[in-house]
Amino acid sequence: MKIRTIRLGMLRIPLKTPFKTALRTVEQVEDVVVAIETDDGHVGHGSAAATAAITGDTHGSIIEAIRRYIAPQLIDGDITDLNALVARTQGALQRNTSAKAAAEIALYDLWGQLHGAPLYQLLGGGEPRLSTDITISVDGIDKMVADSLDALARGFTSLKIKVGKDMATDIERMRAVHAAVAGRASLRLDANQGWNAREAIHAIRTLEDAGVAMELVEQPVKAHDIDGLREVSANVRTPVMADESAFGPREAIELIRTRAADIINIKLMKAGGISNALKMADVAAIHGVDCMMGCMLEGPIGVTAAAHVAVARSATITRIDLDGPSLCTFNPVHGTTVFDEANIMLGDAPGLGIAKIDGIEWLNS
Ligand SMILES: C[C@H](N)C(=O)N[C@H](CCC(=O)O)C(=O)O
Ligand SMILES: [Mg+2]
Repeated sequence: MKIRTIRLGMLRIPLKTPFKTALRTVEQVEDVVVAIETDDGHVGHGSAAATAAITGDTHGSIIEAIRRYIAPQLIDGDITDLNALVARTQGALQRNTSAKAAAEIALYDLWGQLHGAPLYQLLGGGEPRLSTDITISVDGIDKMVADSLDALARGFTSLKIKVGKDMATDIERMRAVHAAVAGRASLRLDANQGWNAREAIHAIRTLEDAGVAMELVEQPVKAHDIDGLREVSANVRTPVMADESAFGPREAIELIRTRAADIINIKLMKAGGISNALKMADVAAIHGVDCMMGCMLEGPIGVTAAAHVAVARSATITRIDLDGPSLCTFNPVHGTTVFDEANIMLGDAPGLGIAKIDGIEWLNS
């Protein structure tokens, strides 16, 4: 199974409601799609979200990185030697983790097709069902309460509440959501780097003292502020999870070694794809540290790949934030993966199980 052509396209999916974090507001998913075609007629699909505020990657940089640097390394490569293709992808250029992720996702899809098995089985197997939380965007307090109640009505039992805009209002946001939800869902707090360590400790302790139970607090301080993250972790009872501070295995090792975070959020777009995501989970497992499998605001292709990894490392990846498809107005990807609100079910088709994707705007090569 040799790689013959690599095509790029854009897949845009409007959201049900604007997605708002401390870092950005977005109204649609806009993924770069990569389709890797082989000499025997197989097609592997991958995708990348351009989350410039987090990874530094833009649509232009992702397209350029794949077209100019990664694709030339892969053409004529043989899928039977996945390790070599992954090494070439990772070595093609520095950083550009989203572009590398998209290419790797397509390569692993083809590898699954080569072996006639769903990817999660080739990665070690597991129960192919996951339950995801859903994001409640940072907004006015009444709107966040209404969105939380709507999420409960849709069957979600875990809410990821976005804060990090202004600490005093964030405390009120959490108090109001906690009161409205009244124990019917677990609450995860994601400040997306919006506080400093002092503010984070104050906000979290205030909420703890007020009886607002939080399953975890995600990335309270700036990505580079590892000392601040450690200070928060040491001074609150609620588990602290690193997201933007934890890109790949190197950062995961350092965060775990220095006890800067209790939990690691793994995302394919930060890690540079599946190979490093697996390493992050394995490093965490060695140290007995739990992980979340997360996603950017991205569509069903990348999220399907993340779900396969999460299933195959479910002993360590104990929390799932793969709500991208649930935030979208429709799913243009036809295949065996079912996204049904909180429930994600992987089918038994080879690779990622993608049969057809509607609405890709193919780019000229
Ligand atoms: C979509 C997912 N639930 C999420 O909240 N991811 C964010 C970053 C997403 C983005 O800005 O595209 C996170 O965990 O920080
Ligand atoms: Mg986060």
